Amino acid sequence: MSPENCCQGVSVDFGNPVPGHLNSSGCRIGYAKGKGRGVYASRDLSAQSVVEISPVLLFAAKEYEEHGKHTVLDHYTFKWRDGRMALALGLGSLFNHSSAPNVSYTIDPATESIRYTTTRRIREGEELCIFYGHNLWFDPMDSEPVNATAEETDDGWGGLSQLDGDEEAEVFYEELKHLMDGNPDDRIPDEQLPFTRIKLLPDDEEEDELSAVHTEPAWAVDISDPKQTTTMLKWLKISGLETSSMSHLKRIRRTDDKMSILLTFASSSPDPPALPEGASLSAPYIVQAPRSAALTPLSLKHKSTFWPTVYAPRRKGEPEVWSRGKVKWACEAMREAVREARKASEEHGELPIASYVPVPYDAETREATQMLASHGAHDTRTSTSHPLRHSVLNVIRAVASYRASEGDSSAIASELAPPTPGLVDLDELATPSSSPAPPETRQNGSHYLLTSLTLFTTHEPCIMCSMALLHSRVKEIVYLMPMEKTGGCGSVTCVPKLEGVNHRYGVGVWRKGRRWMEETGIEVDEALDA
Ligand SMILES: C[S@@+](CC[C@H](N)C(=O)[O-])C[C@H]1O[C@@H](n2cnc3c(N)ncnc32)[C@H](O)[C@@H]1O
Repeated sequence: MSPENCCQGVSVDFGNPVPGHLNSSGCRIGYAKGKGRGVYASRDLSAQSVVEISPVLLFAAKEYEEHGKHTVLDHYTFKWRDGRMALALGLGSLFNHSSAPNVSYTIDPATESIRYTTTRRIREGEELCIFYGHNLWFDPMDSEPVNATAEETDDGWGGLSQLDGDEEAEVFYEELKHLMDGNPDDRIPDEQLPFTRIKLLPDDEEEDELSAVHTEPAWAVDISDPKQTTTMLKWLKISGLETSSMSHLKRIRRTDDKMSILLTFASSSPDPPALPEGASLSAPYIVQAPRSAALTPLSLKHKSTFWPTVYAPRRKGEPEVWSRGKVKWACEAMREAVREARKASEEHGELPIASYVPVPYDAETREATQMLASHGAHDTRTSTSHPLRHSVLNVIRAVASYRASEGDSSAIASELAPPTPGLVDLDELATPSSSPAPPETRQNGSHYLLTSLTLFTTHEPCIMCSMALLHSRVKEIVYLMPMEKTGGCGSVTCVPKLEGVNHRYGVGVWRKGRRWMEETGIEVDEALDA
């Protein structure tokens, strides 16, 4: 009898009776050959579906040691966080083990329960398995593949709906072929790029508004004797008051009746700065100084009414022109990120989120960065039980280690090692996709940042990762899927656009990202921090 045969009260598989189950989230109990009972999908389930919340029964460690351990319970119990032993009620105890699980679980001590969530799309009839760990007390058997039914083989769509995720990813890649085929030096207009760019700086018109001038308090001092100006400027250079954040401001302000010198921003020196001994100067006072250079002549006029400002007509962050060759490079990099995300979920039971930093497209950047190997990393929160192992942080760490190392691959591996040995496969955490460069071409420890590099990622980074990207000094990122409830690069907020940040990185959003994501089965719960 096939596993599909299931009546209302009792289902019978391979001759063994198993109880029916009223679980409305798409699970049924079935008989898993060689494993006893197991949990099966009673319909197609999408990735990130919560399929079961099981309350647990807790046993004191002593009680378990003396009694439970010597009974059949020993096949079902596991260690709770506080040292007690737990038995999952409901379906929880019936999930069998797989080394490539399709369900992950989280323990909720507050409600003494366990929540089971699918890590990828699951077809009707497929067994739902969790990962028990590396020390098994039985000889594990792998899940049997789901057989295609007659209807599945002819879907009326030329088989398109039956493509597995890899093939579907290829279909989307193929759709981009028209952009990639041709002279690699052709210039591709912005509106034809496979992604749209988020505007980080205000429009020229906005910049021209007086009300758009952002200022912050700064210390200034009046100079009564113009002869003191040169001495004061020399002193300022060695005083430690000058910072790079003042580079868009002139030091001296001349008005009809006096001359003043800008000392420093009040954020760097909350108290009035000490002045050189013997100088006959008045006490420092606060002025409002513009936060950025003037981009237009009108804005120069507005900003200079506060404090003389530098005119920088070439807009910082002005989008660069992309060639056809570079577009192909981006499509390939995004395809790698998608592949890594699918691998994460299908082979490792992790969330299907991944990031990829390719070798730079142009020769000058490759030369300058000595970044000669691409790096990919997926989310490893599940296997490490570590809340910060997001794919973006993992890949930043991988690239930083690569660039900081002196060609010693073991240094990279040890930097990436999780706190508890054995929890993460290092090869999976960060996989250089091309063979390591010879030692003489590897970086020398000074370039551990992601300066000048582009990072491709499947999901919009959360606010924490968006901030980490800022610290990493990455040049730009491109993501497939906006995360409307959690994203820090355009959805909830846009970290590189915030006032006062000391680095801005470009942000691109893939035009057909959502479709690509859904078809390849790497969508995640919209409330998740990616
Ligand atoms: C928590 S129970 C799972 C439900 C169990 N199959 C049942 O019928 O009650 C754990 C037991 O299931 C069996 N089991 C789980 N995963 C297995 C696998 N991959 N291969 C073989 N046996 C498995 C082992 O006997 C193990 O002790």
